[in-house]
Amino acid sequence: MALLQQRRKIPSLSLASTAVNHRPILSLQTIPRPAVTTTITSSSSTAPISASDLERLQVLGHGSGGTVYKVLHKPTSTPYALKQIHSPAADSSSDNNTLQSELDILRRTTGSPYVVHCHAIFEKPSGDVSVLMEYMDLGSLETLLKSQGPFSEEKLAPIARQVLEGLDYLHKTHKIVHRDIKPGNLLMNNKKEVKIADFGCSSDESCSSSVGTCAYMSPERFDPERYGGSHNGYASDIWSFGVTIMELYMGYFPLLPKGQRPDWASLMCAICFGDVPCLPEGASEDFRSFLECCMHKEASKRWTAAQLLTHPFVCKAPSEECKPNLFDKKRKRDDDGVERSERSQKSIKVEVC
Ligand SMILES: Nc1ncnc2c1ncn2[C@@H]1O[C@H](COP(=O)(O)OP(=O)(O)OP(=O)(O)O)[C@@H](O)[C@H]1O
Repeated sequence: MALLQQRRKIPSLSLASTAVNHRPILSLQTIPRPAVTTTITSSSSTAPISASDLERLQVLGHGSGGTVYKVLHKPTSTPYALKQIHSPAADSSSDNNTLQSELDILRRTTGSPYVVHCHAIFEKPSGDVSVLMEYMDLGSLETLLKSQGPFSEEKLAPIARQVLEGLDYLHKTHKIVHRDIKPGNLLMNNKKEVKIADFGCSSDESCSSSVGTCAYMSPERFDPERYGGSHNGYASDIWSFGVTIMELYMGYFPLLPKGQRPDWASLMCAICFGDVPCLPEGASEDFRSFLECCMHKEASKRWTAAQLLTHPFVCKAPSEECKPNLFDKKRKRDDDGVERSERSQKSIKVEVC
């Protein structure tokens, strides 16, 4: 097993709630010395924002890449989130490349309402980098799960739809694999908008990498030979998305018994050798079918974000615009000649309780 052999390279084993800080420490020594401010333009941001106009209000959270503050743009009284990325002295060109790749992705992905908008990037001569983002006032879905308890299907359907819209945008428009989809990286605001954040593990599709939070990694990222050969990272994002949605519904990480502390071995066994977990009684058939389409162990059998957007579970989400529901229409045949919708319905009986 390729990933078994690389066990020590896996940066983070834990669940969102106990995430371990294993992302590579970023070295910014090769960043150009002059102060640079990149203002990311969009229809919503007109005037450039100066770092000196920002007042720090409070810490929103700490991640492995840095600390996020709530800040106030004094001239407009607009709150923003400012992520300050650590810049330790130790030099590493690969870590610097990781940071530059994250910044590049932030600059490119401003065209979707389902990805947290980056307004500006401030790069100081010292090497410190700050990223000014839109402020998502309800915080992450991880925080909301802790404070409000599990989400109902009715609440999850529009959440799932928005995350899929974001993934579809990243995958199709930019060929970007997020690699760290989990409740802590999905942010919500008081308009019930949900957006994908944190591109610290992301890369283009062709880059093979074992970064990300281990608990949400797909079987083929642990064991490519057994679960899909040279897998594409898009399908891995879909697996992580499925685990995330299931966790938000069940209230705990669904691949381990409730309360079990995750360690690398138990996670690896559960993800690679365990059955795909069952939803409890009371879950609708649409929801079961939806999660089953996300959580095929075999990467090639997982639906894409675009296909999942046509699934009745998200299409029936109230007051949401929906793409044409292709679920009942004749679908493209897969390699094995079984239509996805047929196979999905069949395997509900076999694989899902
Ligand atoms: N745009 C934002 N608006 C509001 N809160 C935010 C925003 N961005 C991040 N946060 C908060 O700050 C916390 C830290 O975010 P950050 O992206 O640095 O790390 P993380 O995703 O939680 O962890 P890791 O980087 O280890 O995956 C988040 O969990 C979230 O609660």
